[in-house]
Amino acid sequence: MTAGIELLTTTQMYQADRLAIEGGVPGIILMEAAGRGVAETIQDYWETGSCLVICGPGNNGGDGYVIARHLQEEGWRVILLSTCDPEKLSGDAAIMRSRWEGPTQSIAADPLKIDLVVDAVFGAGFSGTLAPDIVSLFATVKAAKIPVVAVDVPSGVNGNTGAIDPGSLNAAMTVTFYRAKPGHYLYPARASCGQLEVIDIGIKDEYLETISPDIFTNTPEIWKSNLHILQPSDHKYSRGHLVVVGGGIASTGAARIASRCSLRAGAGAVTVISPPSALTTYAVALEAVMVRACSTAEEFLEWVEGKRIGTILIGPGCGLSDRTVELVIAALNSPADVILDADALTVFKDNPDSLFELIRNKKHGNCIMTPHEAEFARLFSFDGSKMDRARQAADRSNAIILLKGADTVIASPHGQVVINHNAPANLATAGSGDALAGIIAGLVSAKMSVFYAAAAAAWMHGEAGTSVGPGLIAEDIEEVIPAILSDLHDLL
Ligand SMILES: NC(=O)C1=CN([C@@H]2O[C@H](COP(=O)(O)OP(=O)(O)OC[C@H]3O[C@@H](n4cnc5c(N)ncnc54)[C@H](OP(=O)(O)O)[C@@H]3O)[C@@H](O)[C@H]2O)[C@@H](O)CC1
Ligand SMILES: Nc1ncnc2c1ncn2[C@@H]1O[C@H](COP(=O)(O)OP(=O)(O)O)[C@@H](O)[C@H]1O
Ligand SMILES: [K+]
Repeated sequence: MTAGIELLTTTQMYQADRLAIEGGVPGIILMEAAGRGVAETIQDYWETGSCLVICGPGNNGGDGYVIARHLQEEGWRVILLSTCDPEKLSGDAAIMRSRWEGPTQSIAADPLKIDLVVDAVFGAGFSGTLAPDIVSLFATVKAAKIPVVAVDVPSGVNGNTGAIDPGSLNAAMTVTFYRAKPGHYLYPARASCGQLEVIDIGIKDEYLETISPDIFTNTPEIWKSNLHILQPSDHKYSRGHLVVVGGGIASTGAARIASRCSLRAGAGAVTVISPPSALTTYAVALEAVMVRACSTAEEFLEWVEGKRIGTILIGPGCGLSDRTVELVIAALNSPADVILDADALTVFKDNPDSLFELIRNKKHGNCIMTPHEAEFARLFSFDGSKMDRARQAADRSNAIILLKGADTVIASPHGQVVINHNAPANLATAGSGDALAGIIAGLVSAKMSVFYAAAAAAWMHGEAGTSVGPGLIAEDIEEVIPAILSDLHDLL
C-alpha cells in the first residue's frame, strides 16, 4: 500500500496516468493493476462469497470488469451489472469487458442474496447528478444494507470538490489509485467513502515532481521538522513573547483559554492585554500568563514595539467594538505576526476590503485568519468547494486562511492547501476555537513558520479532541497539549 500525503485533482491524476503511459506502462496494464488491486483489497477484508459488480460507461466501469474477473477466479460468485449498453464501451474498458467471461446483466439482480457490492459506475471526475435509473438501483442496494466497496470514489462524488449526489452509495470502503483525491477528505463526500485504501498500480512516485501537487493531507510529516526544539541557550523571551488581546469583563474566558493554550504550545511568555476595567479579573484567573491594562490603540502599539512582541492574537472574546477595530489596525501596523480570529474578523464585515488592504500593506510579519463558516461568509462571497473558497480567500486577503470545521482547510496565498482530517466532533464546543487560535499563536511565537503553525495547530487540536474523548470542554484542550507535543518530539 502506498499512502502519500499528496492529494491529486482529477487533472493531475490524468497527468499521472499519461506520464505512466509515456513511461512505458500502457493504460491497459494500469487498469489491470487497478482492478486486481481492488479485488485483492476486497479479499483482505471479506470472506469469499457473492458479489454484485456494477459497471459504468467509462474506465471506472473498465476497472469493474477486471475486479469481477479476479474475484470470480478466486471463487466468488459474481454478478456483473452494466448501467449502460456494454457494446458502447470503448478503449481499455472495452478490452476488459471482452476478457470478462461471465454474464452481464442489464437489470438489477436480487440484491438480497449478495454479500458485497462493488460500485464501479463513475470515478473521481464525475460532476453533475446521477441518472434516475442509477439512483433507483443504488436505493435498492441501500435498502438491502449490503456493504459497498467503491472504486476510486463512491459514484456521484466529485473527487475535486467533495460534492456528492444524494443518491450515491455509502461505501464501507473506497479503494483509490496512486494518491487520494481532495474529495476523499472533504465533506460531504468524506462521510460516504468509508475506510480509504490507496493502492499502488505501477505509477511511479517520481512523476509527482512533474505534477507538482499543492494539496496535502495534514500529517506531521509536512511540518514536524519545523517544530522548535528547545536549546540550552533558550530563555523565555527567545522562545517568543506573545500578546493575546482580551475582551471586557463579560467575556474574559476566551482570551484566558487562548493564552494558556499558547503557553502550552510553545510561547515563552504570554501577556493578555485587557481594558483597565477587566484587569483584576484576568489577573486573578491567570498565573503564568501576565496581564497588562491598555486604554488606547496608540498605547498598545507603542508597548508592542517597545517590548518587541513577536506575535499578536486578537479576536477571541474581544467584542464587536471600535476598540477591537482599532487594536486590529494597530496589530497589523506592528511588525508582529498576527492571528485574527472571531470578533477581529466580524468587526470588518461591512468593509472587508479595508482589512485585506491592511494585511497586504503589512511591512513585517504575516497574518493568519481563522474563521468558521459563518465568519468566513461575513468577509468573503466566493463559490465553490471549501478548498477553493479558502484558496480564493487567501489570494484575496494575502493572509493564511484556516477555514474551520470537521474538514478544516488551511490555504496559503501561494495556493498551497492542507486538509485536516483528525478532528472529532467533540471539538464542536464553545471555546474550542479559542484554544485552536491559542495553539497557532503559541507555535508561531515559537518560530514555526505561519502556514506550518496553522496546519500543526489544527492537527494538535484534532489529537486533543481524540485524546480527551467524550465530554470534552474547551478547558481540557490545554491539559493534553504536553503529551501531544511529547509524542511529536518522539517522531523527530
Ligand atoms: N487515471 C488513472 O490513472 C487510472 C484510472 N483508472 C480508472 O479510470 C477511472 C476514470 O475513468 P474515466 O475518465 O473514463 O471516468 P469514469 O468516471 O469511469 O467515466 C466517465 C464516463 O462517465 C460519463 N459521465 C461523467 N459525468 C456524468 C454524469 N454526471 N452523468 C452521466 N454520465 C457522466 C462520461 O461521459 P461524458 O460526459 O464524458 O460524455 C464518461 O462516459 C478512474 O475512476 C479509475 O477507476 C484505472 O483504470 C487505472 C488508471
Ligand atoms: N463537527 C466537528 N468535527 C470536528 N471539529 C469540529 C466540528 N465542529 C467544530 N469543530 C472544530 O471546533 C472548533 C470550533 O471553533 P469555533 O467555531 O470558533 O468555536 P468557538 O468560537 O466557540 O471557540 C474549530 O476548530 C472547528 O474546526
Ligand atoms: K465508483
